[in-house]
Amino acid sequence: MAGNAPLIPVAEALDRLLKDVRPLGSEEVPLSAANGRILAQDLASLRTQPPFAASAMDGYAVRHADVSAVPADLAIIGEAPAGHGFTGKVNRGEAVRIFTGAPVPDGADTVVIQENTSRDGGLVTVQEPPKPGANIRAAGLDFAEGDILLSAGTRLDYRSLSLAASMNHAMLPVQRKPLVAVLATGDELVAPGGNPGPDQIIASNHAGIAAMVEDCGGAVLDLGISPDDAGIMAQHVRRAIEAKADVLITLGGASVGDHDLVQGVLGSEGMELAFWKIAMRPGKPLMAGHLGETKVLGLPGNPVSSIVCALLFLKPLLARMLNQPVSGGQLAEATLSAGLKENDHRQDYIRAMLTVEEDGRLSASPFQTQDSSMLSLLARAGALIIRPPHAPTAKAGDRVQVVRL
Ligand SMILES: Nc1nc2c(c(=O)[nH]1)N[C@H]1C(S)=C(S)[C@@H](COP(=O)(O)OP(=O)(O)OC[C@H]3O[C@@H](n4cnc5c(N)ncnc54)[C@H](O)[C@@H]3O)O[C@H]1N2
Ligand code: MOO
Repeated sequence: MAGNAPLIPVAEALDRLLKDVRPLGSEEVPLSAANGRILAQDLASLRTQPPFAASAMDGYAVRHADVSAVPADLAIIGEAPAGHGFTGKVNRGEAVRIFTGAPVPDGADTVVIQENTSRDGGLVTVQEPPKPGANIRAAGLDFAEGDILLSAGTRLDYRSLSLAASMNHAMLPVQRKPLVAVLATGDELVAPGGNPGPDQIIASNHAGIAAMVEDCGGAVLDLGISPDDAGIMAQHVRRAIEAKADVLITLGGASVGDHDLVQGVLGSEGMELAFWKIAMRPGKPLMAGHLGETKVLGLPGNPVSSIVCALLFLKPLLARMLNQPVSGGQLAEATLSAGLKENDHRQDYIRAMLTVEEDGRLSASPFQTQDSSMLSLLARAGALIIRPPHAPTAKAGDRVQVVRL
């Protein structure tokens, strides 16, 4: 692709990236490993809950007819703790001592809480008249066997996992995690915690991109940092392919400089280029392609550019692979608190503070400096203001679209 080819609009690039991406397959995992995973099939209950009419309180299982007029004396004929139902039948003038969660014995239709009774040996006196059927949970109150209670696509969390457990599923079908290989490139980079030489900096992009991959439901294969050496870089790329990575992310070296080797290396490894250079700021040098089954996203090296590109392209890619909707869920409207100059041909993503006004509306205050190396501003920003290509001058009070962070 020629260096001076027209830049591709953001929406078109996203369409081209996603057009042939299908959800990955599924796998079975134990409940204990399913938190945060995406359910791959509708889940039907294997049992009815509660499976029997159960007492909701500690007290006495009685026949309502015996206690509609109080005080009423009843003979205690047995006990029903949770897990051990009373096997006999409650007849006229009788009661069974019962505890929360125990099956209600045959013949009884009401549970009187113990606070409303007094006891003398084998005799209980009911002091307050209960409502018919009081304190009994009917069989199937929660759900019945065969009910579909969780649908495919649900992101499993503490609530859905409790429910799945109650439905008696020990293993759950979940979408396979996309494996995302992440490779930083550049002689100037040293891993966090290292000792950079005088011309070196700390590699920061890895940390953020890996966190985003995990937040999206992917797994990270950390390929570390490659120097600007085509041979070594190629070895790293082969590791990703051998590991059958679903996605290979390269960081840096995506632009046009003499040491920007990434595209050349990927090309000689067999990558088919889908597109390169997007009409956006930051993030212009974004590159996409595929190496066999592995999707390749070449993110620009500037830290903010790489994160903005990952938000706009990597997140939707992983969502599609996980059978999740590729939605603009993070999009919102906000009122500008300061003017913005007219825009050129690149769609801008402007870091801004986001505040909620008294009327509940959002207000976006753009930072004066927007250099794409400045992570401190990205960390403080609550949103990115989207400025479409050729947007006219905007003034304070205008409504704009933002990506919430
Ligand atoms: N003549 C041109 N020069 C540049 C252009 C252009 O169109 N023509 N585009 C600029 C834009 S926009 C960007 S963005 C950068 C992207 O360049 P690369 O993707 O080739 O990235 P590098 O040159 O390798 O690095 C840029 C910058 O980012 C730092 N970096 C790289 N990797 C990391 C990392 N993992 N963690 C932290 N920082 C990283 C690197 O040290 C550089 O400072 O190109 C412009 N140039
Ligand atoms: O992506 Mo480049 O930083 O537009 O700064």
